[in-house]
Amino acid sequence: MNLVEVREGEANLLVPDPASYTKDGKFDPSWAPVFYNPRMRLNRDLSVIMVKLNRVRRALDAFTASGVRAIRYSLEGKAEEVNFNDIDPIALELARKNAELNGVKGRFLNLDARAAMFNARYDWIDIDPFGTPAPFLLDGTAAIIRKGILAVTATDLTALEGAAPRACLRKYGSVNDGLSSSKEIGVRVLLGSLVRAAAVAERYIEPMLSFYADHYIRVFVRVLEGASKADQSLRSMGFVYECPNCLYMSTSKIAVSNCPKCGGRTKLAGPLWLDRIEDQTLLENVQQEVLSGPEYSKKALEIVSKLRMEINFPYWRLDKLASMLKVPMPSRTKLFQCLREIGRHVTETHFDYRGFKTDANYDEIVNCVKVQS
Ligand SMILES: C[S@@+](CC[C@H](N)C(=O)[O-])C[C@H]1O[C@@H](n2cnc3c(N)ncnc32)[C@H](O)[C@@H]1O
Repeated sequence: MNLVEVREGEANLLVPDPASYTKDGKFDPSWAPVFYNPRMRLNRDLSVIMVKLNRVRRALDAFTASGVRAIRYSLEGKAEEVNFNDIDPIALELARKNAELNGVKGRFLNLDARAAMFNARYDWIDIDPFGTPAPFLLDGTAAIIRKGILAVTATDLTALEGAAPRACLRKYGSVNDGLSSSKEIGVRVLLGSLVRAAAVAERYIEPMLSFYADHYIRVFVRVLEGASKADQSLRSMGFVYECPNCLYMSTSKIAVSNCPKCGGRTKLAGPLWLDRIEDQTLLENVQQEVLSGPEYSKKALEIVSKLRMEINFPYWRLDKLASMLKVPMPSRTKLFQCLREIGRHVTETHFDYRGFKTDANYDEIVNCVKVQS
């Protein structure tokens, strides 16, 4: 394997040389013998911060590839013990080499992630596979110790956002007709799937930090025990529905198939998680950490700052509302001013630059879009 040295955070890493695995002038990290994608740095930066803030004792990097996460969890996150696992022995060999290069000691496992999860009692399990994490959620929620943290990446956005509704139903057990707020729906479908996976083992989850970036979703959840709390968490599941004619959108406990505004047939997504997707107190600490860290990615600060403002409701799409009303799209500033003048709370959302979140009702939103256009 042709390797080059790169630096990420405090880690020096040997990774496949992109120049050697380029096809027709293009490079995709999955074409190299071992996967390393520098664009996932933001994901890793926020994960390192979570490890540090939550004083992780025994971490499992269940899909380690180059070993970058476990190494950073040890060096920067100060995890007491790190475990590297990959089903591919070539990847594991490189992870071992990288750990040595950085003076990081750990255990090296060459197992299917599901077996690795039950191999010891971990308080942090990182699930960062190619594509969907769905096959690993049942074991992840069952294997982790009480109050442990599961960190899950999903890149199968066509399923989670509803562009591939059959895959969404198959993998996550949710119908998903592809709503305007599809990116947040994706996060809520994934969290909903974790809620149900945990409930099987009489466990429940508390979402800590959830975000959408580039081409993936990342969620961090604490897993706790208790059958009645698991039942209670299932009561936070429900649906989001949206009318394709008038764009009326709301949440409900049961599937609503006719629009309460215009009677049109709705688009649906659910069952999914309707409750909060962030822990605001934790977010404040994450923001402090991003600000104090010498070289965390700029995007991390941007996302965390937006998350701190966002309220708990799927976002509206300004461009779609203007096009449905057949009016020019008003500036965001004017729209926000209009909603604030009537006493409503309104914020940007990290999910989509065309989106906004508000506690205003549909009529108030439509009126402000019309008046300000
Ligand atoms: C997306 S890469 C992981 C990237 C890495 N976490 C990072 O941040 O750079 C997925 C890795 O999972 C490994 N893998 C795939 N299926 C697996 C399984 N069932 N159990 C364990 N490892 C698996 C692959 O060999 C690959 O190295």
